[in-house]
Amino acid sequence: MYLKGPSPQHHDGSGLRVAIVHARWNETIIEPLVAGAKEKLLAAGVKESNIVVQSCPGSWELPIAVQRLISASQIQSNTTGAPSATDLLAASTSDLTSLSTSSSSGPFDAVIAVGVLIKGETMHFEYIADAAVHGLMRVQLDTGIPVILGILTVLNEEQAKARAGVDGKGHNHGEDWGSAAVEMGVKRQE
Ligand SMILES: O=Nc1c(NC[C@H](O)[C@H](O)[C@H](O)CO)[nH]c(=O)[nH]c1=O
Repeated sequence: MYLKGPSPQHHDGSGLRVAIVHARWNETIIEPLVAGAKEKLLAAGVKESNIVVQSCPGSWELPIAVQRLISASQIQSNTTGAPSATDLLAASTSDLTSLSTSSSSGPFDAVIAVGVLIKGETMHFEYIADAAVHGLMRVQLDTGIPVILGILTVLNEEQAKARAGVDGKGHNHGEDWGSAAVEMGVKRQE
């Protein structure tokens, strides 16, 4: 039996469209987390063109960035090649450099929200963590689109590195989030 992480399941992600929305605080940790999630999406058969990555300033902005992306993606667009309505709207909430223009468009089957909150000297950490987590839960229940919780809430940089698999230590939790997105995306289509 498995301790901690979910027992693995195999799901075919070839028909899925998935977004990864990441905060830009603590990017040395964010980067491997996003890479780990994307790696698992691709390994499950999700097409590169069906993976949209965008960013927002911090974890506090994740709920609104995810909600706006989901809303925009539900506006069907037939554009191919050029940025879809989803991408153009998303660009207004993120820097263009982080935008990957997917050739496909249409609703997302799952969204992974990635952020790294590291406890500082004040209560700021607690308030952001609480608001972001509850906000993301509300977005997924309001929209019916699975939002995978990819926010690390850690007490120090060492804990963050261990959960991003940095320096060859620990396990990259981004991989678990990618697998969860595939499973929940497939189940959403059933
Ligand atoms: O404070 N620390 C952090 C943080 N603060 C910024 C906040 O999310 C928001 O972007 C600003 O308050 C502006 O609204 N955002 C993080 O993702 N991780 C942190 O560790």
